Parts: sequence; structure tokens; C-alpha cells
Amino acid sequence: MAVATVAALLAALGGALWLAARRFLGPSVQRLHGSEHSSFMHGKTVLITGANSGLGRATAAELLRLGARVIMGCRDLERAEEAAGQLRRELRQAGGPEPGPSSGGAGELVVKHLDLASLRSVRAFCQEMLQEEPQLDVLINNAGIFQCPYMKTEDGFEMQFGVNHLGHFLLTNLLLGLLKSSAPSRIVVVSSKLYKYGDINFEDLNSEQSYNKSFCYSRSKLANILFTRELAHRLEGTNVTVNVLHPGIVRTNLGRHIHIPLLVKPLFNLVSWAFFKTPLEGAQTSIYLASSPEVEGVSGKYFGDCKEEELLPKAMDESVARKLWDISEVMVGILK
Ligand SMILES: NC(=O)C1=CN([C@@H]2O[C@H](COP(=O)(O)OP(=O)(O)OC[C@H]3O[C@@H](n4cnc5c(N)ncnc54)[C@H](OP(=O)(O)O)[C@@H]3O)[C@@H](O)[C@H]2O)C=CC1
Ligand SMILES: CC1=C(/C=C/C(C)=C/C=C/C(C)=C/C=O)C(C)(C)CCC1
Repeated sequence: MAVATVAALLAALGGALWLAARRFLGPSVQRLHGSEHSSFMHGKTVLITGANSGLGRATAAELLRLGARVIMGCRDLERAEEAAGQLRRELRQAGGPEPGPSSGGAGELVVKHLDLASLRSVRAFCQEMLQEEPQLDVLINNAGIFQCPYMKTEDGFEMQFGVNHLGHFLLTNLLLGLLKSSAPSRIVVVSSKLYKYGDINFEDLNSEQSYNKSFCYSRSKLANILFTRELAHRLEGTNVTVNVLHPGIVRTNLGRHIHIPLLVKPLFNLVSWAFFKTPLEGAQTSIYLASSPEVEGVSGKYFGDCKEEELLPKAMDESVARKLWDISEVMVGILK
């Protein structure tokens, strides 16, 4: 008995040490562009949706470090300004590019209001973008909502489909002219491996007949991929590329709607701390697709860990992609 107890204690201690070593000594993020600071993205304007938290925030921090001018499209201006203040402080402390009249926008961070659960807000945001921004080099469709209770957007769409797919669908379409006139330019779409469990059930896109929060998240992430592939076809010859990625499992605020009993929360926190990617690790593929010369001209592809990956046939079905595009145009009211 005593031997078994000691063995169990040693195993627990070994496990804890292994986890700590993995976190603290393991390969931290290999910065894609080598040096601590670089002017790699100097002169480029990047728009990131949901940039106040998680992957979007980490993507913004890194692209700023590389010299980009970053526009944060966020639904809550208070949270966004707070994140922007922190990002500016971090950049200054790290000796990054100092924005100013002669910096050409390098290291400049701009906050704009964008609620993807409101078509009115998306339209107002795009109108402001078109009035104020002469150029847009990279659009990163990053914002997302995960497994929320049944809710509808302002326009009556199921929330996850409405925010993750339809809001970004309208946003991208309204900004396409600016992206084309700024070419070569890029669109990066953040999806998820969980697309595998979704289907585009055209007969109930608003989930009025039945609602399953996991299925609806997966459906919205499958829609992200089908959208990317259809858009890539439509953008052939324009020098505007569009690619989609999955970031892995990342420790962010995405799980906010998952109910965990208070007593077991510390355990979940420990597990996520040990096994999930950090936001900076998870953001690497977004940063790669937004900035790397390796993917210049590459379009319509699916990436994970900065490498192209294969898709299931359902994510490559061209007729479903076209039908989803047509229906999305009607739903957001841009049918010509
Ligand atoms: N974390 C993970 O393991 C994975 C994440 N992903 C994807 O990564 C992306 C980023 O998520 P992540 O960083 O993890 O999660 P976070 O919850 O940390 O960030 C999501 C961001 O989206 C914003 N957002 C939510 N709803 C809206 C809306 N209606 N209008 C505008 N912005 C909105 C949030 O704003 P606010 O802070 O105001 O709520 C927040 O800024 C998502 O698309 C997600 O599906 C994919 C696979 C795995
Ligand atoms: C970090 C964390 C949580 C988990 C979040 C999860 C599990 C998010 C998973 C997101 C995925 C896999 C999205 C894929 O697209 C808890 C348990 C809520 C609370 C403790 C902190």
C-alpha cells in the first residue's frame, strides 16, 4: 500500500514537473520573422476583427511589432481602448516602432467600432473605412463566438452563424473594392478544425427548428472555409488572396459560454494552462498568412501550424460553397 502511495505521488510530481518544464522551457514561439523587431510590415494597413482579446490581440501585437498600422474592429469600445492602451505600452517597452508623423503609420493602432451581430454596424463601419482609409493591405476575419445559448443577432440570424459567417461575409464584400485597389492584398479567415462536425443545413440556417450549440459553431466554421474557397475563385486575377486557418486549441476567452462548476474551475484552468496553446502560439498561422512572403500569391488554401493542410470533401464542395454564397448575399441584403 505504502509503495503504491509513493509511486502515485512520484507519478503526480513527475507529471507536474513535466508540465511546468513544457510551459517554461519548451520551445516558445519561434518568431516568424527572426529579429525582435523588423520593418517587415512597414507601410501596410491591417484590419483585425475582435482584436481586443485572445488570438486577435496577439495577432495585432505581433503585426505592430513588424511595423504594420493596425485597425482593431471591436464591438466594445471600452474593452478595445483598454487593450489598445496595453498594446501601445508593450510595444513602447519592447522598443518597437514609434508612431509619429514621419513613421508612415508604423506601429500605429486605431480602434473602430464594429459589431458583427448587426448588419447596420457592419455597414457603418465599412462606410467609415472607405471614407478614412486610402489603403487596406490585410483583412483578418478573426472575431468569433463559441457555443452560446440560443440567441439571435439584430437582424434575426442565429448568433454563431450571424457573427462568425454572415457579419464577416458582409464586411469582406463591402471592403473588397478597397482591398482590390490596394493589391497585392490578403484576406485571412480564422476557422476551426471543429468544422468537421458541421453541415450547411440550408433548410434551417437560423436554427429555428432545433438548436444545438456545438453543431451551430461547427456549421459557422465550415461556412468560413466554404466562403474562403468560393471567394478565392471570384478573386482570381485580382492579386487579392484569401486563405483560411485553424489555430489549434488556444487559451483565450472563447470558452466564456461553457459552464464549469466553480469547484472544478481551477482544475480546468490548470489543464488549459498546461495543454492549450498560448494566444501568441495560436496566432502564428494568422500572422504567417498575413505577412509571410512564402504565401505570396497562394489563395483558397487551408492552413494549420503555418502549413497547408487537407480538407474533408464537405469543405471542398463547390456547389455547396456557391449556394451558401448566393443565400448569404440574400440574407445580408447585397444581392445585385
Ligand atoms: N481559442 C481556440 O481554441 C480557438 C479559436 N478559434 C477561433 O479563433 C477566433 C478568435 O477567438 P479567440 O481569440 O479564441 O476568442 P476570444 O473570445 O478571446 O476573442 C474573440 C473576439 O471576437 C470578438 N467578438 C465576439 N462577438 C463579436 C461581435 N458580435 N462583433 C465583433 N466582435 C465580436 C470578441 O469581442 P469581446 O471581447 O467584446 O467579446 C473578441 O474580441 C474565433 O473565430 C474562434 O472561432 C478557432 C479554433 C480554436
Ligand atoms: C481556457 C478555459 C476554458 C476552456 C475553453 C475552451 C475549451 C475553449 C475551446 C475552444 C475551441 C476548441 C474552439 C474551437 O474552435 C474553460 C474550461 C471554459 C475555463 C477555463 C479556461
